[in-house]
Amino acid sequence: MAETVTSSTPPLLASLDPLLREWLPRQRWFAGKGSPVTGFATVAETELLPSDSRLGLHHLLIRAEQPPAPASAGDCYQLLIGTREALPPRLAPALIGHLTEGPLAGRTVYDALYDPRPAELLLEALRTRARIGGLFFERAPGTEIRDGLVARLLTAEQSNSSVVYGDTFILKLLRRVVPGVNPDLELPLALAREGCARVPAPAAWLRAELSEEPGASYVLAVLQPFVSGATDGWELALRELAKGEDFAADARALGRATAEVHTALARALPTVTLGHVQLESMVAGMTERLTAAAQAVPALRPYEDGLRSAYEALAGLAAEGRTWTAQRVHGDLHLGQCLRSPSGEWSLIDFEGEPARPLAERRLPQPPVRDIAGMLRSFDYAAHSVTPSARAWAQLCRAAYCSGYAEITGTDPRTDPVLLRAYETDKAVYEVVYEARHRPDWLPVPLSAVRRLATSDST
Ligand SMILES: Nc1ncnc2c1ncn2[C@@H]1O[C@H](COP(=O)(O)OP(=O)(O)O)[C@@H](O)[C@H]1O
Ligand SMILES: O=P(O)(O)O[C@H]1O[C@H](CO)[C@@H](O[C@H]2O[C@H](CO)[C@@H](O)[C@H](O)[C@H]2O)[C@H](O)[C@H]1O
Repeated sequence: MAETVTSSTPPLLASLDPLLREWLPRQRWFAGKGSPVTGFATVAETELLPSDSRLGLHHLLIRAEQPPAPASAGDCYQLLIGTREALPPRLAPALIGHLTEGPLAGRTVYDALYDPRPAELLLEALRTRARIGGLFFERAPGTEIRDGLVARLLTAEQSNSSVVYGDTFILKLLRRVVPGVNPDLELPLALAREGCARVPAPAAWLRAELSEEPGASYVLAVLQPFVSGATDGWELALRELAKGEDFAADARALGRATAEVHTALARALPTVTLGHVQLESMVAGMTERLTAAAQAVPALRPYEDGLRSAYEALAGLAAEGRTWTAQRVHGDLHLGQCLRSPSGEWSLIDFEGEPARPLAERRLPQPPVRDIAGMLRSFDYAAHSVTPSARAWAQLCRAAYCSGYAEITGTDPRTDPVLLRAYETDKAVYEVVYEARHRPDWLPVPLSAVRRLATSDST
């Protein structure tokens, strides 16, 4: 691939339209579940390998039309589309369909991230700092990327898609993209500048600048060092639960790791004091989310008043003059976002925040307890997914995690129970909606927490 080339814009999307309408809603990372896709609008179409070659490759940014929203207001998705005469059997899971019309009639279309060759082209473009049309492949100063690394797609359930190269790098290709500064790149870069080793430092990234949207920049993918041989906290916790063993030592280490990341973020980026006015708007946000969630998930309705009392208690403290410090946080911290290396070191990943929330909201400074609440909810999830009676296990983790956090920051989150309950409630409400939408079988897990939180027994 040349360093700088001008893209042609072949009208691939027109012939793909009927195939994508059927394929896109079936993808785990598709955010618009529950409403049909009736069409698409092209945001950008970039040819990476010519369509008439053995392997054609197109990068697409498309908006999905989901009535009543028109395509122009739809979510924007990133696709890497391959075309071939026929798919080899190993690529069968990547099949999108067969083109029957247009200049490419007869060719097979597939999700090219499954295919090592196109995935390796992306790495090569990052390595050589290529620019192709509006796509900018950028590499961090001083970072070396060896050529010839072999690509494999991760098949785990994800909100995005990730490709591992050798055992050296992992590229996360964001699926639903929005213009603006993406915290999944912004925060790890800021942490790397602070010398915080708890987060793999971005090695390279892909950005798009579109002539149709002057000034707007989309972060499309981020390359990081791969923590080889790592196990995520969720898997480890389930393993310990299955063996009937506690997870306290790891939970304590995780508390320390979280505190180190928070401390570095507070040094790297602005912090603010939240007083009465800011708290009021924060509590209003929590209340609105609760109202919307109860509207969407009827099982939440009996607990609505009880949950609202958690927010009212927080507003009450603010009215008495209490203030809190807010800073940039992870925003969606749970056990699955924590990786333990074979040497026992914890890393935190995935700083995107809750994907469904608007970008501007995800980048607001927040009390660090927001992340702590996320992890506490995660211990509860792990315990509940093995047996609803494993609460003692979750409580041990909870205590150990908070103590570990206090060892680094000097402040134990449990000393601010009203704030903690409000954030745990907000998280549990988010989880109720998330599970209702994505994994209805899991709904009882956050609902059991909702029952406790509604009666102020947050432990
Ligand atoms: N630096 C890394 N080293 C090793 N594995 C990683 C790394 N980053 C991510 N992973 C693996 O990829 C998975 C998905 O990454 P994540 O950033 O959480 O993506 P998503 O936003 O799609 O959920 C993680 O659960 C983890 O297993
Ligand atoms: O990792 P993502 O950014 O995709 O986060 C989303 O999916 C998570 C599930 O995969 C979801 O997390 C919830 O389930 C976890 C167990 O699978 C549990 O550990 C978490 O505590 C619970 O919130 C997350 O909320 C969602 O944003």
